[in-house]
Amino acid sequence: MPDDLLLDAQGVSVGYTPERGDRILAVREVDLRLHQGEFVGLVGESGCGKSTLGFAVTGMLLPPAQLVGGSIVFDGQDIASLSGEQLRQARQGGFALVLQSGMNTLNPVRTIANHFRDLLKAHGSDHSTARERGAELLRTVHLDSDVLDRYPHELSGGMRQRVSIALVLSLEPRLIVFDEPTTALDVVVQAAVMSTIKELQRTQQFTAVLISHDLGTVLEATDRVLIMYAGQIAEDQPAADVLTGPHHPYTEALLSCYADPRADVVHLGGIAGNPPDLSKQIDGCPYAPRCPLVQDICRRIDPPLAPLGRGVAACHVRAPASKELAATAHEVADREH
Ligand SMILES: Nc1ncnc2c1ncn2[C@@H]1O[C@H](COP(=O)(O)OP(=O)(O)OP(=O)(O)O)[C@@H](O)[C@H]1O
Repeated sequence: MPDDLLLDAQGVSVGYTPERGDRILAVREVDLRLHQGEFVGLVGESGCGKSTLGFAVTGMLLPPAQLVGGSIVFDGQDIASLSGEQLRQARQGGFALVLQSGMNTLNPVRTIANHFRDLLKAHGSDHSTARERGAELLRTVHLDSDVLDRYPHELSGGMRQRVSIALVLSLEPRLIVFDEPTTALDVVVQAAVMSTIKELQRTQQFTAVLISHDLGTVLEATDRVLIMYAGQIAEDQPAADVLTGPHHPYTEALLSCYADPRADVVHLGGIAGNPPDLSKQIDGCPYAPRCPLVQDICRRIDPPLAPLGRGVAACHVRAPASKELAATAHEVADREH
């Protein structure tokens, strides 16, 4: 692994096998490489597999989810091969964690000080100084240390989310996946919590992934944005480029769903149709049935990610390399029949 490569996930596929019904292939052969200190956004419509991918690359998948393909190497260690206990140990002081909405994850009958103690104890860390450590971490998320003696219900939503972030930081992870960390908060509190997350990432230099439906928030906070569609990465570009020149038609459609509140006239787009059923086989580009640029080839062959702009995109129409590759594959298929 090159020095600054922290996570190297290749060909990751994750399935959910329900007791009844077909298996849902929620993540489909995704490659994800994260470098030290990078802040990456993961955006896409509800159900496209963002959270599942976040859980997979942090070794936190729980049944009925199952890693059905690919490899996940974190700092040189293959995490798919670790047992539950080994994963728990690896998580302390270096591994990765998913932080979801803290609103519901705190225990209502434990004080915040006890949350710090319980977490450090559960991960085999020295918990005798949990109170001091908790106070210090609360300060980094801009909370007063008197919060330690309060119960979750005595705190506002924004304060609870700040406590959750401080708890995650107590394990000193090198990768944090923030899964919709501000969704349940009002917009003013959302902005304040996001600003704290950005500040912490910048000052502490951990690697971060921000999962969100909200492309605007992601573009503002992150360095690189991955656009996910139907369990795959449709586009991967520097955040600065997504706004000025998206390449994938799906990214363009997502951008059209956001309005600039300062604009004189606001035209809000939408995306007609629905994403494909992930329990079925998908032939061709998964976005083809909704794509305004669709061509014959798109319905036949799933486009690979190909260089486009300063990143990559999976589009036969926009990425000439991908188009050539797909055309060649198509000719070969024709000759064989
Ligand atoms: N426990 C589960 N059992 C069966 N299917 C599941 C389960 N969890 C998720 N799925 C399915 O996996 C797919 C991906 O879900 P996932 O939650 O990863 O998407 P997401 O992009 O994070 O969505 P959202 O933004 O709504 O959280 C969806 O089709 C979902 O219905």
